[in-house]
Amino acid sequence: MTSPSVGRLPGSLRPPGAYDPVVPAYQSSSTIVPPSASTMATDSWALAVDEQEAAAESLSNLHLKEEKTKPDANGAVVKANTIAEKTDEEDKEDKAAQSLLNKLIRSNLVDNTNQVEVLQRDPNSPLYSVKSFEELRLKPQLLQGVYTMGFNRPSKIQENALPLMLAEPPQNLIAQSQSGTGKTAAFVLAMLSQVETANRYPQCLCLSPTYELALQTGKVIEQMGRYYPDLKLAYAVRGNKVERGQKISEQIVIGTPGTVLDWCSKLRFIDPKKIKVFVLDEADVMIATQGHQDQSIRIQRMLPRNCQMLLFSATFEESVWKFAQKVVPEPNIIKLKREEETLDTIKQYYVVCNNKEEKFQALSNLYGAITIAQAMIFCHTRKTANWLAAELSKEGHQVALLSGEMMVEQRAAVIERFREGKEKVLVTTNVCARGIDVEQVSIVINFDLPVDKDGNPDNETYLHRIGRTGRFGKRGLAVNMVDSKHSMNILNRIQEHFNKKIERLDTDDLDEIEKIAN
Ligand SMILES: Nc1ncnc2c1ncn2[C@@H]1O[C@H](COP(=O)(O)OP(=O)(O)OP(=O)(O)O)[C@@H](O)[C@H]1O
Repeated sequence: MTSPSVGRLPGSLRPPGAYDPVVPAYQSSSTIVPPSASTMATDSWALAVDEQEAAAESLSNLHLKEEKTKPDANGAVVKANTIAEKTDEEDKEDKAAQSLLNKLIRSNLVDNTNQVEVLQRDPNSPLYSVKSFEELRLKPQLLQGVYTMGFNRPSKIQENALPLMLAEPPQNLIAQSQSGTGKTAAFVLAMLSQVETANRYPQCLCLSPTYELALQTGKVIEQMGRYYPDLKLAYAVRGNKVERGQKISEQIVIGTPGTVLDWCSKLRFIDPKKIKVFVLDEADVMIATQGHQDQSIRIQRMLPRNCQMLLFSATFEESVWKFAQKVVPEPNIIKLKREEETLDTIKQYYVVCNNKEEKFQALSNLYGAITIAQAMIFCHTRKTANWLAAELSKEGHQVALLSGEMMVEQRAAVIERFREGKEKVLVTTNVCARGIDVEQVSIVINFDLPVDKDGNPDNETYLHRIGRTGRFGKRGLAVNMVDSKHSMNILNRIQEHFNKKIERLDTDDLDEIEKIAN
């Protein structure tokens, strides 16, 4: 057996702020800021929370477009529009942050019972799918790497994607399936199956939308490639300096489009003609960032015709599809539909209150009457979330708070602690909790109903917060707090949208509350 070598990156090509491989990423990212130091929102999620909060304030005061001063990330006072439209740029960065958060908190494959759709470029060639990694005849050191990662059999998407990707000659592929279904592992396996470690030049090139996401993929390459002697990985990300005139000897390069483009063209650190596998990961996040699309296409144009092109995306709207077709010629296409969330197994209630104090009282009554193993509570603004978390703590609850001022890595750590049961209540704002799943939660409380930035019901968020994939048949409980005519109207519209009755609950009546738990 050979000793692991990829964990040791050569000094100049370590990512900026590179870490010792044994330290978990969320403790080591160079962007991490201790909670006490991070009083100002510096990431896009935090900004989004600020905006949501600002929008809520201005909606309730009807002071639309009011100008207000607030300090910027450096403490300087700048003018800001309180209901500033979320810029496209921030929206996009949100996607990258959400994707990173998902990766950091995920420990397992996401189950999916849907059928995989495969569109082969050559419809006459037989359709292969594999049920085991042995069938793929991988190099022994790669198979060993796969097993060491604890993978016993290919995931649903891997069953179909791997035979295509490892075919002779290797095929091009566009693949779409939700986050967590095994796409990264699949393309890492494809890269590693083609890499020749004796050749000291880049042979595989992987584009990621951000530096942090590139690091996550790099970790998978390190783990799966641990039994390759002399395999080296370089990070083409901003801030990673290579001396001019040098060539890169690492066999795999992973990076963001701008830097990769520089390395391939202007700086000539990489000879693109020698690339055998080109991967474009997170295409949906990628195209959301200005410039990435063009840069990716320019990189792709420099690659040889016989280079294998692979593109992956969690979603597949028209814009992603158009981009995919530009980057991947003659593709095979694989799609796996998302498992549908349903409200069928959820009991939904609403409670009528006058203000946040009454809502808190209603919550306390709920806690007094029924046993709540773990609860998630959603608030519209950071201010309410902070207040509520403090009130709950005063009552002796162990509370976790996901707040907009936290960096993604800190959020991941909070979610992890909650998952482990160290805290029993998670209080969060809409923006912070977007896209997260905590399966063991027995009750979801909408302390504020989910609304979009125009104040309309956000049905999708409602479904995602309380919906469960029906097949587990898990029963859940959702309680919505209504505190005005406006929020009653929102509730009614949500009810109509899903065509599911939301029952009124009187939280002053303990007997009535007890009944809902049965
Ligand atoms: N065949 C497998 N068997 C068991 N676990 C797997 C398998 N393939 C991947 N995993 C694990 O499942 C999780 C999700 O896999 P992966 O990161 O490859 O998914 P993904 O679709 O790329 O997600 P994302 O789009 O968020 O990157 C990871 O923890 C990974 O180690």
